Amino acid sequence: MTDMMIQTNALAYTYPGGRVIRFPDLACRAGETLLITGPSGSGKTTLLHLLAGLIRPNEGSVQVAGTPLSTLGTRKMDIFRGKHIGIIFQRSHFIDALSVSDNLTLPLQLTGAPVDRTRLAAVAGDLRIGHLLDKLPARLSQGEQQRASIARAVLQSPDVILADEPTASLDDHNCESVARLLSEQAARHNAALLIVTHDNRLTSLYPQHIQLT
Ligand SMILES: Nc1ncnc2c1ncn2[C@@H]1O[C@H](COP(=O)(O)OP(=O)(O)OP(=O)(O)O)[C@@H](O)[C@H]1O
Repeated sequence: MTDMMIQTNALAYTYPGGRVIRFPDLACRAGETLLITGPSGSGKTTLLHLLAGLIRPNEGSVQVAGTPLSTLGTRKMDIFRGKHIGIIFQRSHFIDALSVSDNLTLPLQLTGAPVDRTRLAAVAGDLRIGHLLDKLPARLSQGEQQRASIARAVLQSPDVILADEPTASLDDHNCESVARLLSEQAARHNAALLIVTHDNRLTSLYPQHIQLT
């Protein structure tokens, strides 16, 4: 039994008509945070999508909680992602017409997993959005939306939390608070936390760091 939650081996990806993007190997254990930085266009978002199994590599492999993602077909990948991987996208992608609560539980409902209302309330309380669950997402401040994105990502107690530029649009105070909330949530769920960022404020907070070129 290993506590290695995610690792990659010789990953490469090519967009149609594009150059081959090669990624350094990475590994992250339960309870650890790994920062992935690199200049614009270096492939940070692409790497995050590979780690989440949203796109498939042309070469190399990704293993999450002991499972090589290449062994999962599309439907199984969706179910696996719902159970094991929490994603905080750069933009929240909330559905405007649904309440915050329905937005948070939508990923569970799509994969047929039961919704645990007690857990939803606990996670929302943790992230200080408990009083906002019945509101529409557009009524939330940016900081509140960011916390709601984190709540959505951790609702299933994932093994791996992937965050794409979670602090880019936040002021210093909110940046630190979101970083703290992410770390707290990762620790609480004993998850590996991977943050893709070009936010220099984060590099001083997290010692483990991989740079794309
Ligand atoms: N859908 C796509 N089709 C073709 N090329 C793409 C596509 N998405 C990204 N690319 C190219 O792949 C490379 C990596 O893009 P990616 O978005 O992963 O970089 P990034 O490091 O996240 O950049 P940024 O910091 O600007 O968000 C870039 O050269 C980009 O132009």
